[in-house]
Amino acid sequence: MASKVFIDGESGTTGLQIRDRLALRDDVSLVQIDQERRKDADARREAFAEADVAILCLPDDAAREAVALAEGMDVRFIDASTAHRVADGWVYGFPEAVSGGRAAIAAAKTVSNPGCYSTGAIAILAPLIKAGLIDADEALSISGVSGYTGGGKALIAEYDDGTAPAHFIYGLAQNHKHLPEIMVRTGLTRRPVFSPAVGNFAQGMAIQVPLHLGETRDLSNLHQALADHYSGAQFVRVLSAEEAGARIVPTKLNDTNMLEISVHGDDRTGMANVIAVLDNLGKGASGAAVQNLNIMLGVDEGAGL
Ligand SMILES: NC(=O)C1=CN([C@@H]2O[C@H](COP(=O)(O)OP(=O)(O)OC[C@H]3O[C@@H](n4cnc5c(N)ncnc54)[C@H](OP(=O)(O)O)[C@@H]3O)[C@@H](O)[C@H]2O)C=CC1
Ligand SMILES: CC(=O)N[C@@H](CCC(=O)OP(=O)(O)O)C(=O)O
Repeated sequence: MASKVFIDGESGTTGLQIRDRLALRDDVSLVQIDQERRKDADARREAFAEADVAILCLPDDAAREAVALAEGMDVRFIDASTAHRVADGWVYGFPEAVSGGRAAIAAAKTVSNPGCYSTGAIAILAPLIKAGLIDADEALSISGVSGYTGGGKALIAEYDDGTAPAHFIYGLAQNHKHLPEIMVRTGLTRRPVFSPAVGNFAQGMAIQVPLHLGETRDLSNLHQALADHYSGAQFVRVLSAEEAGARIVPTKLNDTNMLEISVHGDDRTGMANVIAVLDNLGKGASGAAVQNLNIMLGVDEGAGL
């Protein structure tokens, strides 16, 4: 029998892309509510009662409200918002990066999807910290550039009506909402400096972690630690610098659930830059949610992706 999935926030940026990925599947049937009633608590409560899994594609407060509305019900949750990414009792839905992740996701009642920048940053940092090539208390900086769909309907409207700049840097007060999950899910004990930016393109992103090389690390062992960690991963590829090329293009993996990591730099100058590319709406949101759903349902992890 098909599993029943309710996408709360189905008409938003993330929700629509999840719906598209599930629409053609016959092992999943969508529980849907009338557009006009999409914020109606009774309608949503009925949908939670009917669903096996609810995927929350909502602002944080609405995601917390959704969990409260379904109190006592059997429905399992995947939350795409920031609300539960470091919350007790929630499993972090990044099976490739967090050890024990896949089994924990399969058994979980509540799974929190990673943030988009966090996905790139954690993909780079978690294996390198585990391999002892980055210290947990090292002073790090991380930067990222995202397509404007990362800001949801409100930022999309600014680009659609032409009022947004071609490129802007934000998160200037060093309080970006992804910092807590980046620290908790990698084990970093020192808060990294994080500089996100938005460019005038809809989807796609790149995250950079610049590193000084030294006695314990060089380009080769950084690459090898990442390649070993992700060996056999269906949705994460570690490229050589040559394969990645001289220009890293954030839109390269659009409309896929892939994430690519490459290590660049020069051992002679002692400088490296580790870069992750993904689609903010693919592995950074909707693709990741579908991958987590597949793991929770015990079906092929790549179904619909
Ligand atoms: N966009 C991205 O790249 C990523 C987004 N996320 C996260 O996913 C979540 C959704 O983001 P995104 O899709 O971009 O946002 P959007 O603004 O595009 O969509 C949010 C949707 O939620 C609906 N909504 C708002 N409040 C309620 C409510 N109380 N009850 C029911 N529905 C409600 C909105 O309705 P209305 O149509 O009226 O606006 C809208 O359709 C956010 O928490 C975001 O942080 C995570 C990773 C990446
Ligand atoms: C461009 C842009 O505005 N991006 C969003 C993050 C989008 C995302 O993935 O994160 P969440 O799931 O945490 O919303 C931001 O910086 O707040």
